[in-house]
Amino acid sequence: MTNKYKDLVSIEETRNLLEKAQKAQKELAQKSQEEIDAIIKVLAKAAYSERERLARLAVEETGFGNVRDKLIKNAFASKTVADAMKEMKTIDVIEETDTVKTVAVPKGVIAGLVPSTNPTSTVIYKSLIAIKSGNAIVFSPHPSALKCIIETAKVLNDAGREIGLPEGTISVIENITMQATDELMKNKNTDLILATGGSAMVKAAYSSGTPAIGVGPGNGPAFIHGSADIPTAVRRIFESKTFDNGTICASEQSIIVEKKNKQKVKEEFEKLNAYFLNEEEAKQLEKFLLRPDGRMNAVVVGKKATAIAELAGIDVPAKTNLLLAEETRYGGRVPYSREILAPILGFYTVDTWQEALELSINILLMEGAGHTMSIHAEDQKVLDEFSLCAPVSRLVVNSGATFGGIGASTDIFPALTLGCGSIGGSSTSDNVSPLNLFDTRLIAKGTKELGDILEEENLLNKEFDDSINDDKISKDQLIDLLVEKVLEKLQA
Ligand SMILES: CC(=O)SCCNC(=O)CCNC(=O)[C@H](O)C(C)(C)COP(=O)(O)OP(=O)(O)OC[C@H]1O[C@@H](n2cnc3c(N)ncnc32)[C@H](O)[C@@H]1OP(=O)(O)O
Repeated sequence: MTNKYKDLVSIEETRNLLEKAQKAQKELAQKSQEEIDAIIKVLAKAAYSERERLARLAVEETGFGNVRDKLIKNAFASKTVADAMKEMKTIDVIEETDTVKTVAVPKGVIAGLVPSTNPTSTVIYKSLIAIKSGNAIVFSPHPSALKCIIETAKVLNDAGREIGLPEGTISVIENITMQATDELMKNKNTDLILATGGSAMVKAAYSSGTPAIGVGPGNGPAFIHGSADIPTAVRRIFESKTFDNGTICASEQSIIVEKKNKQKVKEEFEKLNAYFLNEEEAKQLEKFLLRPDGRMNAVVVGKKATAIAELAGIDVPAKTNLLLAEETRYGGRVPYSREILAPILGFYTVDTWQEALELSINILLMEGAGHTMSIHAEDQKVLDEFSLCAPVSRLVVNSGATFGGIGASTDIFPALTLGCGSIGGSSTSDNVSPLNLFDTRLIAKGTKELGDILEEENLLNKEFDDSINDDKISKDQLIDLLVEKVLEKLQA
């Protein structure tokens, strides 16, 4: 098929799927909360029972991660997500007081962009949260995970058919091209884009003119403070960073330790078969981490540590399962400070925890702002300072960032799409849940006449006006303040 013809076919397919999805959504919107919940239960059960087969397909097709952990991700995306949504009210009237009734209004048709790193689990998770709020979803699959994504949607659709899920509620663009994804994002039948993937894709989603929830790059730092139980902290980071060979974007990319604890931390990592690269080896590996255009390199993503070492021509013991490189710098051209999604960690040493905080902020502002970082500490003052200053939407405390960020080891919503807030270029900082996938219609009864409002609220009261004026700062003060802010920005 010529490229041009392929593009046309894929655009046509996308338009058809969107039309079907729109019809299906209208039918779905007629269902009650009980009926929707029954559908979710059946879909989650079907995906859960196929968790291993789907995990195998994903690993075989993408070459990323490993079957055991992809199986766990599928179980998490089905069972854990369904359990967490069980009590959520998402259909029709979801709240009611004497004067205000809140009605949930589904977004409609959602465009789901799926990354190659978590393909099957993302399809399960996005389908469940979309349907829980009465939406249909059309998936744009990453081309290198096409088959396993189609198969996951088939498992869900086969199960859904048995319980009255309207045909077309879940679909996948099978002839995927960039033009099809573009069409999906811009088509008038798409009501919301749920974009998980690379920053270019997320940017394209936000520029499409359709409302979007996008997730930018992650892989933040982990700080181990002296007040932490160091062996436990190291074990947690190790388990988190090696899970599915590092493919979860909430996982750590660097560790920061104080000089006085460095030796102890290194020893604990070595006990777990982590390998510290020497300077020469670190430089050798560095060449494989980023592509010439500065994006992360798929050749190392989700691979085993030994395979990565072999690729870079580095001799490591056969049982090695994590590679660490000492680093002092950070920046776009410093691979160990960048998002890599592999069992590789940068290792930074600082003198004080205040320096660790400053370094964490700098790394995150360079890449990963608004995503996730972790801290291992018992000292409340240190925890408080990080809570107030770290530019992240999730600060995971005394837990691996992977499991903490996605809500597996913490009490936040279990999600595989993690909002990064304004600082990360996202429209939400939430762990995306069904609550992000409906609008609300407020049915509000009038309770006051204009006369009552003026009287009760004192809106014409002179004294009140004066008090506002008192608070005002002068024009000169305002200019001084602005100049100060601009200078601060320029110095930074
Ligand atoms: C909670 C979480 O853990 S979510 C984690 C999500 N994060 C990520 O996926 C990180 C960002 N991803 C990436 O950087 C890359 O996808 C990698 C490194 C993982 C894999 O890289 P690669 O396999 O080389 O694939 P890459 O993403 O570059 O895409 C390959 C091609 O498919 C295209 N493509 C990707 N997604 C789509 C899509 N949805 N529709 C159509 N085309 C697509 C790309 O445009 C690219 O085309 P090109 O070769 O013409 O430029």
